[in-house]
Amino acid sequence: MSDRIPVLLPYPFEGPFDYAVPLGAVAPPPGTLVQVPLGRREVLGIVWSRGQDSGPWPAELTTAGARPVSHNRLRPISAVIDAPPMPDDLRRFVDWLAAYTLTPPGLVMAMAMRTNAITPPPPLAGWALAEPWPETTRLTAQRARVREALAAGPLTTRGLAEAAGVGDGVIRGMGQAGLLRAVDLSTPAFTAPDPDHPGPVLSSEQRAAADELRAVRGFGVTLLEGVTGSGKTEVYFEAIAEALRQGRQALVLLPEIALSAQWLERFRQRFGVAPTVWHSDLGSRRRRIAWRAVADGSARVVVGARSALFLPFGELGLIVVDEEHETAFKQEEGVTYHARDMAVVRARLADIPIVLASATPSLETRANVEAGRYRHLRLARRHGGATLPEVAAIDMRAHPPERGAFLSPVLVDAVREHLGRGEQALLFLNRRGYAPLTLCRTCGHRIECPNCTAWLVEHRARARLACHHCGYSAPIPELCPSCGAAHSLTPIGPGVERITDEAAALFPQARRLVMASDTLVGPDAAARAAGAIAAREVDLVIGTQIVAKGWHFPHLTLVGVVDADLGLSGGDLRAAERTVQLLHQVAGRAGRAEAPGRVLLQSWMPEHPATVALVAGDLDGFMAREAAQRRPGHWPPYGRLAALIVSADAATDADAAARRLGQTAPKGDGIEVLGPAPAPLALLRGRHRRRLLLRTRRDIAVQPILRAWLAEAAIRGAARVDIDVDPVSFL
Ligand SMILES: Nc1ncnc2c1ncn2[C@@H]1O[C@H](COP(=O)(O)OP(=O)(O)OP(=O)(O)O)[C@@H](O)[C@H]1O
Ligand SMILES: [Zn+2]
Repeated sequence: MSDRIPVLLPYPFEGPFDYAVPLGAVAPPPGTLVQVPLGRREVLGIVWSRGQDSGPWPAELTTAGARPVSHNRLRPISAVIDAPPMPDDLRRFVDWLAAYTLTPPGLVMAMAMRTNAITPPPPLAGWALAEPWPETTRLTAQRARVREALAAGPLTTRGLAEAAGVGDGVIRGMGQAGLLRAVDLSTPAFTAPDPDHPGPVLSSEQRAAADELRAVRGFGVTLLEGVTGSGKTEVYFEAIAEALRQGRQALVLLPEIALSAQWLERFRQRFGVAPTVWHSDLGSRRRRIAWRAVADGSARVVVGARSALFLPFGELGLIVVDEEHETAFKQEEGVTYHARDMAVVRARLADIPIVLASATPSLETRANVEAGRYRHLRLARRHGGATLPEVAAIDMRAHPPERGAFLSPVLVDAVREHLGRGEQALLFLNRRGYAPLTLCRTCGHRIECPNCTAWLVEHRARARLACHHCGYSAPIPELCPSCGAAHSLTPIGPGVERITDEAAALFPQARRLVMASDTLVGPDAAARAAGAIAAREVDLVIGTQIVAKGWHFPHLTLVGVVDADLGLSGGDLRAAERTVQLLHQVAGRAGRAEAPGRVLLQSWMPEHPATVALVAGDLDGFMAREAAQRRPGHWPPYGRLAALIVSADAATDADAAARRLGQTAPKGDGIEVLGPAPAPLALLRGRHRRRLLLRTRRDIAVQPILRAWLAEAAIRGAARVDIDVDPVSFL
């Protein structure tokens, strides 16, 4: 009967459930939000469809549906909800992602449904920047902060006062001066970005790349590779402008939206208004407004974190993934998916172009270029005649730091020299806190997390030891917890906090700023820090990986990498690749304007190929060697990989389940199972973890194999198996 319709519910069922259309009613079309009975409850769901295009994947991977229910037991749909329907290509994307990641489709759909967006928000008074913004106006520091705070979109008076750190009077004053306009925040106040707003004039190299990007019609992936500071953003802005002229929407994915203040400002300069921002920390009101504006088409350009992939675009015409190599695009919790890869899928399902931008493209993307699947555009020069920084290694064996210190005299001299010239310097160490390990000098005890296989990290400013995996923290003990010795606990190794102390002693005159995710909490703090550096209110920046993120600081000329070896060891497949990418990105912060930049890498093993490649600026050569290492063993991207993480409260349960998976492991030509073995984090948040890896040849899909395997192993009870297709982290 045709009035039996599938409804997908936001729960971990295998597929949609069937419901009946009430007598005399018209069957709601696929995508409609409906309310249906489930057991004794009423729940919301979305009318789904069956037998959809499964892309290159076997049909059994699609959500074929739940067990059939005989027609006389079908329960009717309770109500049709008046809300924007879920577009067809988004529903197909949900199915595709669910099948690829082996996730129940309802859980993927839940990310797209956003039930909190269903009812329109009540009216609310707020402020937005005047448009057009009078560029000539000179602002007081307070007013400048207000402007910055509004760069991402309108705020209430209270929200604005908090974000900018000003009193209400400053805001009212700006309103009276015509710098701010009053808006109703309950209705989407999105002004369409103007593709023909006068933006920067592109160089001929940039222009050529932009022209090629603009010419792409229909599905097509382009890698936009450009050296750091080459103006990749300005180039893909032209592709966005083209999409806008075609009457389409555009989506830009950034790895960390909280660190994108400069990006937002540049968007505003190019298009005259701010884009619509989307990320998981948006307040519920902003989230609701943004979601509805995307659905009704008033939001034309969305910039967001990976979850923006699930927004209900009706007219999506372009996707850009900036810093495509970033591992932050991989969601590790809940539904595990790689937003870059899934963005390509979404673009294919919508038949639109997608741009992947990076100065350090991933091996995955490079392999796709080589295989002819992706186009490749290159920007070889920095914008405005700036040159690439000169990179050198400091051999720490020859130039060791003083006892108890971590900065080599060579680096110290360089910092002094650059600061002396009135330029800025950056000390980079990708480690938060004061010291990564606390050791007892009497008994050798190392203080570990009670819940994880990990050392506790000392955070001296907070006087605590903390676990960076589970969040456990405790005061720094007076006595060794193992032998009871007093004055025996010693911090081993540096974190940024310790480097900051060392720098304070060495360069007491320098105005210092620490940039780490736990010292700069939230987008406003990061934006203020970036503003302070750009305004030369800071001489020396000490930071973790957040300083590597696309910042443009024209007066920064020296980058000192405190530990270039960090990250190179360890069994991770991509350890070397990731380290080279990160350090190259950090190095790329130096010398982006007139004054030339210099990068010094402190290393105890400067002969390591990663360090050699960084010094030589030979990323291509390094990646070619990585490729040569991975190809023979069918490691990604030359083969497929899935991780199975078995976890249980009791080690014996985890072992039993892991053994069972080992016994039932699939066999066959081009199929290999590694493990079971204890996961590197054998204990995480109190759960014992074991790991197996399934590796197949590239032409063999892992999903059907995994399904059959899990069905046969039938792990139940105390142990849980989490599947991670295309794992990025090997912890
Ligand atoms: N044609 C142009 N006219 C004016 N300014 C430009 C132009 N192209 C680039 N810029 C400026 O140069 C700086 C570097 O550009 P951008 O940040 O896009 O480089 P990038 O390639 O993304 O670098 P990275 O990979 O290091 O993030 C920015 O401040 C940008 O506004
Ligand atoms: Zn822990």
